[in-house]
Amino acid sequence: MSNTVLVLNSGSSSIKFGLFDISAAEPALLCKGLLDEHETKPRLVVKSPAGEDLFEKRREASDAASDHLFADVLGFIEGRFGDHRLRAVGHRVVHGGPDYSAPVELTEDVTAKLQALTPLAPLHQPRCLAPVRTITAIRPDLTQIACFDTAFHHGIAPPASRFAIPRRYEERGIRRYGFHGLSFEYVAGRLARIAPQLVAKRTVIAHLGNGASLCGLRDGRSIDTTMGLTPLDGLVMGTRCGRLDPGVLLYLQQYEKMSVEDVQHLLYHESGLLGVSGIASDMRMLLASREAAAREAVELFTFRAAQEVAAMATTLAGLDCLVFTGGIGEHASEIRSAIGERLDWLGVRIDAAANDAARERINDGDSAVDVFVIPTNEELMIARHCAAVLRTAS
Ligand SMILES: Nc1ncnc2c1ncn2[C@@H]1O[C@H](COP(=O)(O)OP(=O)(O)O)[C@@H](O)[C@H]1O
Ligand SMILES: CC(=O)OP(=O)(O)O
Ligand SMILES: [Mg+2]
Repeated sequence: MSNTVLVLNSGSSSIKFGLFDISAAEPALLCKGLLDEHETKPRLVVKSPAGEDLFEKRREASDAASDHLFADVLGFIEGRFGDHRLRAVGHRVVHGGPDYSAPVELTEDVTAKLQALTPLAPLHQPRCLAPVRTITAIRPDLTQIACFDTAFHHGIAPPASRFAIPRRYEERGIRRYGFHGLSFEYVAGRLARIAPQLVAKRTVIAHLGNGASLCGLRDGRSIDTTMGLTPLDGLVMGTRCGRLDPGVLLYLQQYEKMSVEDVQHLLYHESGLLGVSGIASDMRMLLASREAAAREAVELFTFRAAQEVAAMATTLAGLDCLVFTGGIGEHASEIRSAIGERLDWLGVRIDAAANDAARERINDGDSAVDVFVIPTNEELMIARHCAAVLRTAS
């Protein structure tokens, strides 16, 4: 009987999952799926590794719709893969705070500590932890493991980790944590296989999805990143503002008389591509739109992404390698080329045909910088971490 791990990846715009056989050294995907809460009837879709439909279920919209869908996932797995032993559920948890720099088993106590970090990731932390409680209620015997978006960045040191506010706040944990760490860790591992000669070089990985951030790497380790204490900092995102003059927050509270909750909602849910375009947070829709405001939102996205790559090149003292990943980074060739053009002065030259075909390597022969498109796989990274935790425990 082979062992499996169910992985849940709760992002800001989607909940993805995968079931992995962890019997061999490298986890093997058995099925994958999506919990889509945005439709009028929340929907569970399960597919084979090759993308064939295996199962679909719709639920009436209600507060507990997601809970029922998680129960449906477990039910499907037990029916279809009943001859395998489900050893654990691995969760992507966005914030690990100062205490967690490695995957950890989710006891009642650990879950409560992670719940307390909600103000530092209000869009994500509750979405990451809700399935933990649902699964505990259905299967209290099942081991659950948290894998953190912050963990890969734990080694980031001052000055990159430091904010220019009084030191006493740093002592209380107010510093740059960084996110998308599971994605960066996976992509850095892939890059090391594709181009091992680049591992020691100055690399920036651009994770451009609904949330977006950059990671500067040296020797495969994160030394700087654009997100900070919270996943609001850095790049322009689907509905998040990214780097913003902190005076704007004071102005909104003092003169527009907005409450803390109003400001939080504005910055997490109403800003970014959605706020600037007034049309959509979804890059596909903006690229398809003829409206000037859509073009302007896309221009701000690429302008700011290029600015932040240049800032990251200062941390790294140069740039040898640039990698695009995430929904936008993997699929939007026009976004990659617009960012590349703005970085021409840093030696970035993207080959149009390779870029349009989304080949693995997309730089041209004259480029001083190696440029890649590497699809991320946060679910596989979580499965690897869970397999390692279970091996150590047994
Ligand atoms: N073919 C495409 N062209 C442009 N953008 C795309 C394409 N496919 C996906 N995207 C964009 O990727 C973003 C979602 O990225 P993803 O990494 O899946 O998000 P999440 O943060 O929820 O994991 C959306 O803005 C979506 O429009
Ligand atoms: C941390 C973060 O922004 O995640 P996502 O891109 O999944 O929203
Ligand atoms: Mg994501």
